[in-house]
This record gives sequence, structure tokens and C-alpha cells, in this order.
Amino acid sequence: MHEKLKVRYHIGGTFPVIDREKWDSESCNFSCFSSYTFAKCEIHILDCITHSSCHKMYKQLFVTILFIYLFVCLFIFPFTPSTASLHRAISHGECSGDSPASGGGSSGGTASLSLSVCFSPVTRAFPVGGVSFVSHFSLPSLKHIGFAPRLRAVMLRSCARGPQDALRCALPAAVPAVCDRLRECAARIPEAREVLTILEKCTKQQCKGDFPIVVFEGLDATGKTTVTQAVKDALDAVLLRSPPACISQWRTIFDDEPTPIRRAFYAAGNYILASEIAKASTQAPVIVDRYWHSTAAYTIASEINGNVQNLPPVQDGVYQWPEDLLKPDLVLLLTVSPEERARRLEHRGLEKTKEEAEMEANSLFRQRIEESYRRMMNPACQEVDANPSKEEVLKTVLQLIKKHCAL
Ligand SMILES: Nc1ncnc2c1ncn2[C@@H]1O[C@H](COP(=O)(O)OP(=O)(O)O)[C@@H](O)[C@H]1O
Ligand SMILES: Nc1ccn([C@H]2C[C@H](O)[C@@H](COP(=O)(O)OP(=O)(O)O)O2)c(=O)n1
Repeated sequence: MHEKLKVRYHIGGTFPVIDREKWDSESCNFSCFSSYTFAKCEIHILDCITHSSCHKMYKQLFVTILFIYLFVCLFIFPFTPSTASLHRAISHGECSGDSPASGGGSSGGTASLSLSVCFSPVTRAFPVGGVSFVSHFSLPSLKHIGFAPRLRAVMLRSCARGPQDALRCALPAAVPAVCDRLRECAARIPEAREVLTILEKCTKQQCKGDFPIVVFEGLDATGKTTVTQAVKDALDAVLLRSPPACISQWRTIFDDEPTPIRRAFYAAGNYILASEIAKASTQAPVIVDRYWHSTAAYTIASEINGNVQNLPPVQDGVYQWPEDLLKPDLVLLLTVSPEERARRLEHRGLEKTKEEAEMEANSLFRQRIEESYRRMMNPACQEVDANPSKEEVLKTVLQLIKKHCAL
């Protein structure tokens, strides 16, 4: 009964109407993508109610009472939500921490934050447009769904409890979410402000040119650098890599940060890269070494523990390409056997990053990354067996590019 609802929110703007078919009209349950949207969902609910087909008088009366109610809650009750009190609200069932959204339930770390919608004695008394709202929030707890900016930080900490919630928080899959995350840490990490400035300049030009865009993905030492260089030479293409050069000097700083900040950096890198890709694709074919699929696959694999069964189910929203990010024409996933990869890593002899060391020690982590890559959608990855020699891999890859792209 829980439908996944991607909530778009516009604080202070015009509120979109919720598609009421997405609602479970019995209990008014819905799922939202992240704890960020928690407070804002309430706004949608209001909007939904005001746009419902209920009798005009009912509507006006309801809206008036609701605004009085909110006014009282926001200004009469002390507005000091604490992590502890929010936890209390959650554990008392006023909002539930997990749901069977996307079919995962709370098992295997696939639950997402779901809020049982909550409007009170007031809405309970008003069955509106056939939808009777279940009262889950008591009056005092309404202060937790206010509009103060600091509430968002509280929400973020408090609601990111299950692995799936942590995953949603860790993977900012749209420019506003990336910007928010960078802004949140900019006071502590000045480089975040620099990334933001570059990002804000870049998000405008996102229209691709006529030449194809081909992305190469895969674990470390699967041969991406080798093959992308060879393809660039063979096709006289432009070779770009993520994170792009203009921000890669700050990579070591962000690599030492907690996952949500670290991934916000890589996500920002993808959006910045997108504008470089767009520009380059007007001149020549573009070859890209890592892009969104890397950000998503590494985030998912590091936020979920255990074996691949614990990953969010196939078709889950985390595997979707962000709507506001320039799409490539083809994504090739290079895979090699663990033994061959180990041989190549040893042969390459570079110092291992913390993540690479973890990958060597933990083959499950490696498996989770590869499986996440395989589950990515729109565009999905086309797998390439990269075990053979460099020449053979290049030949296979060029054939695939010719087959899928207009060249
Ligand atoms: N097809 C291949 N066969 C054998 N060795 C390879 C092949 N492709 C790459 N290598 C070697 O494996 C190592 C890792 O390759 P690299 O291109 O740096 O991988 P990545 O960019 O994916 O980390 C390098 O030493 C490279 O020369
Ligand atoms: N678009 C990108 C690119 C890299 N990342 C992350 C994923 C991993 O944590 C590292 C891997 O980068 P690394 O430079 O080691 O990759 P190579 O195998 O050297 O090409 O960077 C990302 O999240 N998003």
C-alpha cells in the first residue's frame, strides 16, 4: 500500500498538488525519499487538501482552522526541537521510521523513511474529499514539523536511522540536494564553498551536442584509464574524467569526510563535469572515465553491509539516473576477475587508498559495488569482459561504440 512518492518541494513558492492516486486513502500513508522532505511534506499535504474536491465551505473552514492550528503550534509552543524529542516522537509512532516502500520492508536494510501522515484532531474531524486523515501527531509534537531551517539538520540526524535512510542521505541525487549538503559544511570546509561557486556557474549548460558521449565504469584497476586513453586516440575524441580537474585538487580533503559530505563532493563533480561534457560533445565524441554510476554504486556499497542480498531491490529509486543530470549515450562497465584485478593492482604498484585497501580486505564490498553497477537504470551499464589483453578489450569496446552510437 505504500507508494513511493518523489516529493518535490518549493518552500515559499507554489506548492504542487500531490497526485492523490499515490495516497493510501485508508491510512494516508506515503513514503518520502529522505528525511529532508519531512517538514516539507506537510506543506504538500496542506496543498492536497486545499485542492481536493471537497465542498467549498468545508475547504475554507478547514484551511482556516489548520492555519490557526499551525500558528498556535509554531508560535505558542516553544520551537526547540531536539534530537531526543524527535526520537521520542518517532518511537511513539507519530512517524514511523521504516516502511515496505519499494518492496524492501525493513529487512536487509532496504526500508525508506515513511511518515504516517499526521494531521491531528482537526483533520480527523474532517473527512475531506473522501480522504480521512489519520491523527498520528499530537499537538505538542507538531512543533517538530515546523519550518525552521535548523529543523532540517535535526531531521537529518534523527531520521537517518535505518541503512536505507542513511543511503538516501548519503546520495544527493539532484543539484539542490548537492548544494544544500555543501552549504551545510561550508563553514567548516571552505573548499565546499569553492565547489559550490563552480557548481552554481555550471548547472546552466546541460544540453548535449551531436557527438556521442560514452562513459567507462568499473572497479579500480579494471583498465578504465588504459582503455579510455586508447579509445580517445582511436576516435579522436575528448577524454574527460570525474571528478573534473577544476575540483580534483580538493579530493583528498573530501575523501576524509563522512560519507554524505564526501559523496556530495563527487555528485557536485558529476554536475560540473556535465557542463564540460555538454560543451565538448558539440565538437567531438566524448569519452568519460567515471560518472554518476560510480558515485551511486560506491555510495550504495558503502552504506549497505553484508552480501549483495542486502542491497536495495532491483528497480529501487537509488539506481535511477538523476533527472537533472546530462545523460550519456552509452555506459560500459569493465569487469575483470578478482584474481586478474589483484594482479593488475600489484603490477601497477601505486599506493592504495583507504577504500582500495578496504576493497582488498572485503570482497563483499567489491561485490556490492559491481552488483550496484549492474542494477543501475536509465541508462543501464553494458558489461564488457575486460580480462583479455588491452588490444582485445579495445576492439570489443570500439565495436560496441560503433553499434550503439552514431559514428
Ligand atoms: N586488458 C588489460 N590486460 C592487462 N593489463 C591491463 C589491461 N588493462 C589495463 N591493464 C593494466 O592494469 C593496471 C590498471 O589499469 P588502469 O587502466 O589504470 O585501471 P583503472 O583506470 O580502471 O584503475 C595498469 O597497470 C594497466 O597497464
Ligand atoms: N564520479 C565519481 C568518480 C569517482 N567517485 C569515487 C568512487 C570511489 O570512491 C573513488 C574511485 O576513484 P579512483 O580515482 O580511485 O578511480 P580510478 O579507478 O583510479 O579511476 O572515487 C565517485 O564517487 N564518483
